Amino acid sequence: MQVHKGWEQPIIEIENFSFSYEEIDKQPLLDGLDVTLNPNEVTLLMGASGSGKSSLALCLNGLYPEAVEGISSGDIFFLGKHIQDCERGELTQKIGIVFQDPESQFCMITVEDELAFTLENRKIPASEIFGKIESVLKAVGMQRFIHHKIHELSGGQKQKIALASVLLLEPELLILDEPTANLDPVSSLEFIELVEAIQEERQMSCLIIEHQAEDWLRLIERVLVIGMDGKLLADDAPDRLFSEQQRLLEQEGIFLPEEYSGGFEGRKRYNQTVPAEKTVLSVRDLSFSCKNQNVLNNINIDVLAGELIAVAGENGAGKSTLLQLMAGLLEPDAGDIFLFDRPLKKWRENKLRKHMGFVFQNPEHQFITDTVYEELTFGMKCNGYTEAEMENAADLWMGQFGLREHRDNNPFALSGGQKRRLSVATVLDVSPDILLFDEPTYGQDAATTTELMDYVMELKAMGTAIIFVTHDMNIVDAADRAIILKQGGVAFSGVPDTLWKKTKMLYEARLRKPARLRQNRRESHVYDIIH
Ligand SMILES: Nc1ncnc2c1ncn2[C@@H]1O[C@H](COP(=O)(O)OP(=O)(O)OP(=O)(O)O)[C@@H](O)[C@H]1O
Ligand SMILES: Nc1ncnc2c1ncn2[C@@H]1O[C@H](COP(=O)(O)OP(=O)(O)OP(=O)(O)O)[C@@H](O)[C@H]1O
Repeated sequence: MQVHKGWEQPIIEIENFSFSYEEIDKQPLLDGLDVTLNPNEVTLLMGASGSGKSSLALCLNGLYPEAVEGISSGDIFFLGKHIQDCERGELTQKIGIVFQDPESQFCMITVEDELAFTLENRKIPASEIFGKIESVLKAVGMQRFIHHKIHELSGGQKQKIALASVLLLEPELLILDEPTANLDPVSSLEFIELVEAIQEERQMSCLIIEHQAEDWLRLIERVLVIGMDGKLLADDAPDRLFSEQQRLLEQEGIFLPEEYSGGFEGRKRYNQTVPAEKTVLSVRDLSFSCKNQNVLNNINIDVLAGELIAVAGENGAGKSTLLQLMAGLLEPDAGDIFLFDRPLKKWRENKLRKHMGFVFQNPEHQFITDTVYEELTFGMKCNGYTEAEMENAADLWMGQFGLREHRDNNPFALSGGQKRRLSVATVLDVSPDILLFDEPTYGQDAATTTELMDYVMELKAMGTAIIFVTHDMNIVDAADRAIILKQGGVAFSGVPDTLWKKTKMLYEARLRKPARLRQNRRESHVYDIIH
């Protein structure tokens, strides 16, 4: 049932709307949707990875089907006006989207220029521009980055700038597509508090696309669920949906918020094997700086065979940089990294890649071919697989990670979660000795997170050392060892159970406890973490 607020003009009316990327006669991606979004209402949009959530967002602000070879039928109205009759600029300003991949929405080089560009497009007088930029950067906690180059920011920092830029549009409808995926746990809560405050102040509508709903619960008034068949499966108040429709959500592979699911105790089951006493990778006295900024200082880590290490820490702490140094993609300023007692720089590139797999934070940085199949088999080809072996192995991966029907699609045209799964699958084939993953589980639904973790744990049981950079404290909880970076140094290295007892240190590193240990299950304010 639909939940309506009063009799005001709806912001959005979607009537019998269908959308497909291809004309061929198969099930449309979005199939006969009827939905109304009301003024000043916060709605959560859920659905399995690939169900069409981001595509719907892009249809709402008129970018699709025009910008792709898509076809649609039915109608969408914005404040009573058919979106086909709206000026493009009008829709993109009034319906502001923070994209899943923030990099895709920047046009300028520096933070200040990017934000000024948004304001100039809105014809804001030059005398007001600086003041508005300063205040929005303050709101997202990024004032000191005003003169920074965007491509030099960390993933989470980029996400905050993308939000700042969209807020400057002062939209009627704010769409946030997995906005906290790259944020550290405290920044994520702060971001949600910020959205709540802005929503209350400006009384705008928000449509939030998220796989994990728990921290948003106090804001959201309504949840929409799109099924894998493209139909609207539910449109209900959160409490009723999460208590009464659990089977439906589980069947669709959707995460239940922890207070409805009975907690994440089950995550502990992921990790049941003990690492071997054999060092695979050693980091010795490692330091690295970039453009006069000291990014990492004097890091020492030994990684054992079959060990799962989770590296966590605040946005910009140096996690991705550390991983890239470990993979030999960056050169340290000081110190050494050894793979099996041999310095990384002495390894030949092709040999090194056989022993080590690396998955980037942004999967798009990794894709080098034009189809999912070629991407999966690229490494196999280099390793001399026959065509039949490649077919078999690729089919197995595509089946395991829900990519079979995308075999011949371009990797860049996959959904966010599918891209991530493809980038992970490409390094799993050769069973290397060490796997380095930069946030492997972000953007995944419940079903694919479990599959991915189960697979990683199988590799671990066979002796592969695994290092995850992650903001997901439930994943840190499943690791043998947690390494916490703070301002470029190791603030903690030890078993997660010891880490969870260090409340002050956790907060200073902008982390929080995993769901199973939160006293207040609905701990969703930064205040709750400190107290
Ligand atoms: N530009 C495109 N061209 C062709 N197919 C596309 C394109 N963009 C997305 N798709 C396909 O449409 C489907 C839905 O993608 P979409 O990004 O809307 O899903 P989603 O629900 O947001 O997923 P996720 O939770 O993984 O981000 C996917 O199967 C994807 O492969
Ligand atoms: N190419 C670059 N040039 C200059 N500074 C950079 C560059 N790449 C990263 N940095 C800076 O180095 C610091 C560490 O960045 P890194 O990406 O390693 O952080 P992170 O811990 O992975 O962050 P996040 O959780 O946001 O992904 C950040 O302050 C970032 O601004």
